[in-house]
Amino acid sequence: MGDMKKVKVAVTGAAGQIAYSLLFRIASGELFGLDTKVTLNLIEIEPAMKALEGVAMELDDCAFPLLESMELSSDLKTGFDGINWALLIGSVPRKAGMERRDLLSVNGGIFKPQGEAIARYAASDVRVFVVGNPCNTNALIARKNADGVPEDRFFAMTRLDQNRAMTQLAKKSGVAVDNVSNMAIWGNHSSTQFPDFENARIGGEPAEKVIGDRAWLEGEFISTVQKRGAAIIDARGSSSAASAANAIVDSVRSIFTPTKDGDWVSLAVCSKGEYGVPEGLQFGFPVVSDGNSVRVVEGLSHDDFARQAIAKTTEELTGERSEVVELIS
Ligand SMILES: NC(=O)C1=CN([C@@H]2O[C@H](COP(=O)(O)OP(=O)(O)OC[C@H]3O[C@@H](n4cnc5c(N)ncnc54)[C@H](O)[C@@H]3O)[C@@H](O)[C@H]2O)C=CC1
Ligand SMILES: O=C([O-])CC(=O)C(=O)O
Repeated sequence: MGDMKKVKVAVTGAAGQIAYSLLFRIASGELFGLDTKVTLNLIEIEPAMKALEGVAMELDDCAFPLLESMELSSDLKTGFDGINWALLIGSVPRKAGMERRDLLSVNGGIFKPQGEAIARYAASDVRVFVVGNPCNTNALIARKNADGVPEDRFFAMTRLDQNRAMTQLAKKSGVAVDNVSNMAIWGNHSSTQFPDFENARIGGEPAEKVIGDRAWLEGEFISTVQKRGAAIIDARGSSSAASAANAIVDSVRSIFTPTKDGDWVSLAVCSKGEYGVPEGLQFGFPVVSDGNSVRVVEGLSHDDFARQAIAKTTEELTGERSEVVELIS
């Protein structure tokens, strides 16, 4: 066991429902691999510390060989001390009838102090993955307040949308989901996102050709993916948790694992102006990883329909950014 690696991971919202599905998968080795010992820094707000102790007791009771230690805290200095990854989940989820953007004023204030604390206390290789909604703009707030941490270390989650879209295409075409590839989610993790069926592939062929029903792709497909979070809230009475945790595992692995040749994954990253998206927006793009860093896939084509859809989600993110100017300047 001499050459075991080590990783120190902070998780905020650690007593919440997503974390309850996620932490056990991290501690078992599923996220970082069976050659990596994990330290978990579990961060919660004071009123949830007792519940968090219960979660930690359950983690103890799993006797996970790879879980080296846990630190429970409501203090950001302790929570982010020396961490290599920050998984920022903690925030308030939306209720029926709300858009994710309605959470901006409630949740925006959480991410400024967290960005500052990450810059001060985290390890120099820290990467920050934001899940708490509205996740794109929360990631922007954290990034803008994390002086000295390179902007390409910040990510927001559009992977759940990618996974949802892949399953819809697989079901419609009657194939197993692993035949679907090249599924890009453009823009915001919101009801304006554009699940890009034009560049998606099924069994290596253009999805549009395989499905042969452009009206379904433009209509029901897109709206099912855009509104899936709301449909889950409606059915379950609370927002997606296990599927969100699963998408966190997929996303984080996709950042440090080289992407399969010819494919890409969806992540919201800091725009450098690719595809005309304003620089600095935290924008959902198709990306590839070399195992160390990710870059946006360039050169994909879009017809007028796609261009309009991308313009709409860009406009929404630009609007969200202007709502939080006081937190990012
Ligand atoms: N990006 C995505 O695809 C998805 C994002 N989400 C978002 O993830 C967030 C968490 O969802 P759930 O776990 O279901 O909510 P939850 O309410 O079950 O848990 C959130 C936890 O965060 C804690 N918290 C609140 N403020 C905090 C702070 N400042 N520091 C640390 N912890 C804090 C709360 O005490 C609570 O335990 C929500 O904003 C939800 O909308 C959910 C699903 C998918
Ligand atoms: O819809 C919500 O509020 C939770 C979420 O982000 C999702 O399920 O995609």
